[in-house]
Amino acid sequence: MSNGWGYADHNGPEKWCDNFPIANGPRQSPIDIQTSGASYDESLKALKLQYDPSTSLDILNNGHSFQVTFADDDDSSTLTEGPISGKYRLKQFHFHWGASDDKGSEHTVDGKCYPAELHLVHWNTEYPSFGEAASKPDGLAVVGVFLEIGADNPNLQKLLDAMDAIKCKGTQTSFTNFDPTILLPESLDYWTYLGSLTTPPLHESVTWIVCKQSISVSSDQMKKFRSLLFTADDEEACCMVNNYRPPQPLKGRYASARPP
Ligand SMILES: NS(=O)(=O)c1ccc(C(=O)NCCc2c[nH]cn2)cc1
Ligand SMILES: [Zn+2]
Repeated sequence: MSNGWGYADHNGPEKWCDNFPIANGPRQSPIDIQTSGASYDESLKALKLQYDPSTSLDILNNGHSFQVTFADDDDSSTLTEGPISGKYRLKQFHFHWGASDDKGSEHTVDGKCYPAELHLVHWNTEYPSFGEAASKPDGLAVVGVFLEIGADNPNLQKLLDAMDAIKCKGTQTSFTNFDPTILLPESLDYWTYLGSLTTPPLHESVTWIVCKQSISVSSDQMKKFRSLLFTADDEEACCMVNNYRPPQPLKGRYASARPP
């Protein structure tokens, strides 16, 4: 059943518009963040991320990435302040990465790619559920964090150790007591712009919050990401790599940032 979307030539980003015409919409993500074009916005506040590790539930290979899912039936893990108004609840986080260290991020900064990018996905509690919020213009807020090749990052180790249990599409395992705060960079300075989901259904419902500072990952740790499979255990194995959408047309948009 390869008629679903993916990242191969026959079902990848260049083909998504066939089933999801919004792919050519006015506020698609990711984008290339042109730092010289970014504007300072006095009204932007510092990000406030408050996560409760007891809300982490499990880790899943969904055939596109791996994601850690959180209990979102109360306000235990939230994003407030920053560029958003109101309160958004953490639903899940996941990553995008390349087949080699020279690519893999979705957003780029002045044309620079990173080997991977973390996305922490939050939904606006103005709406009754994630599913409801996912298609509203102010429904979601995703915090993006770039991973840069450097020293081994011990804060990734629990994720890497769980990967052996979720090698194939559709596998999942318990992943409790994990605090995603340890994945955040020291500085929460950010760029923000209005965009979309970077995978189908590509809803234009995301306030993007991209951290200026990256976190480290070693080349060896990246090899572990690449040991995951896009495919189920009864299919011909295909390594989970290059699960990123390239930057999309700005169509008059620009990122903004808090004044220094
Ligand atoms: N890469 S990303 O932009 O952070 C991103 C984040 C979340 C999703 C997602 O949740 N897709 C399912 C959408 C849906 C609609 N109704 C119920 N689920 C996709 C991409
Ligand atoms: Zn993502």
